[in-house]
Amino acid sequence: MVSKGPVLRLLTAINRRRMKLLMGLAFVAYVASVWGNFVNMRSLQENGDLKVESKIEEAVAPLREKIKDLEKSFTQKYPPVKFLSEKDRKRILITGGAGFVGSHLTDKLMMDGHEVTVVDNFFTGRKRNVEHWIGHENFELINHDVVEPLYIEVDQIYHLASPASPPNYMYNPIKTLKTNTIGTLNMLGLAKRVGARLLLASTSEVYGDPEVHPQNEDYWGHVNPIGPRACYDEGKRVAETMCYAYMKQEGVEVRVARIFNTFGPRMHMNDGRVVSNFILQALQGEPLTVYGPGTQTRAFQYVSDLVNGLVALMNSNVSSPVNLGNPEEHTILEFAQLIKKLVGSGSEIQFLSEAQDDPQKRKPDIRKAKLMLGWEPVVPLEEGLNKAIHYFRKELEYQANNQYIPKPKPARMKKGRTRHN
Ligand SMILES: O=c1ccn([C@@H]2O[C@H](COP(=O)(O)OP(=O)(O)O[C@H]3OC[C@@H](O)[C@H](O)[C@H]3O)[C@@H](O)[C@H]2O)c(=O)[nH]1
Repeated sequence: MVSKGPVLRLLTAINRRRMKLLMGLAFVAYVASVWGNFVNMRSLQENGDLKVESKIEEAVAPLREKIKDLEKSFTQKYPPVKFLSEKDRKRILITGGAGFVGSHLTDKLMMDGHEVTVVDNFFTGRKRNVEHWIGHENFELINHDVVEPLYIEVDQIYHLASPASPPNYMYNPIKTLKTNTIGTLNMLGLAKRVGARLLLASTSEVYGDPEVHPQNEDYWGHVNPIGPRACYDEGKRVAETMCYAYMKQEGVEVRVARIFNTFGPRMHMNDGRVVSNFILQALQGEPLTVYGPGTQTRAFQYVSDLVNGLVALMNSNVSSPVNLGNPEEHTILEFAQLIKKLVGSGSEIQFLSEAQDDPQKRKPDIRKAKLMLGWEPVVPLEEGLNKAIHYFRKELEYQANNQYIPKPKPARMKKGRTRHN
């Protein structure tokens, strides 16, 4: 047996220590490389994760918005409505309640806390105008033509049903006459049966092409009974006559509002009245069509002013006719220029032939409404026009998305057979 000498033992001890050191270093290098790879992979993974996450976020964001909208539509389904006690809450019928003025009146009466029944045949009215109330416990929408009788229990009737724009009421003059005569008789009959108060939406057109300026309620008017506007003018005149016959003979409580030119959101794109025509033409860069030389005058009120006036009149004790309008008078040419300016449009102004029997001057005398109702318009013309311009801009976008852009309708009488009779 060979025994290890002291030198050999020393060398072995040194080698062992070196080995240990080497192994220690190798271990540290291994740990460092594993850590390095780990860190590297993590940052690669994080980068990838971030990309994937941002892609997912991109896809999900619109869905999230949709869910929010849906949640909102469930939680805030209806505009806020006041609570009215049984004693103060009225059952109110609005004929033509899905139309331009009718739908704004519906909004006001609903928000005031009343029970509102809208009756409309959707000739010029649209479900869209009142869809935000559908399903509300205080609201009812009935597809019905006032030319047929109606049997419901109500306390007040706002009788607005009738086409109001010249191209619309001239489209089917017989239907316009039936609506304003038979329709009004039916509503007065209903008012008599259930003891309701009826407000007739009459018009400044009862003054015809006036020879008195401005027009006050005592003026009897200057109407051509056989002209193209007669179906509306005379229809409304006889509707007023019917109201006072029912008042005198049957004791029905009546209110008569003579409504002057009114404009605002929810006018139909195809309405054909001057405000919607000019705004749509200006927005689309088309010529603004002025009928005649544009020297005829009108005074325009914003729809919210009219609605306040209608409600004030209904709840007053004034049974004689009351003018509701804004007395700020302009020529139609001035009006075209103002709309062009407000829209910022480069449209030309085009002069077309004059419309037959077009009233040359119109401006309401509203002293009676001020005195008896404490009412007067408060919305300045430009402010109202800007709201209407905003509305029509949105409507054009909406129609463009639906691939349909109606052209403003000219005020010409339609010949031949029509759909509504
Ligand atoms: O594109 C158009 C449209 C109309 N006009 C003119 O602008 C004036 C106003 O015409 P509108 O069609 O808006 O309304 P009108 O004043 O003739 O009738 C209105 O009167 C009061 C309401 O009861 C009714 O809403 C409606 O009958 C008229 O002189 C008409 O000839 C144009 O110059 N260009």
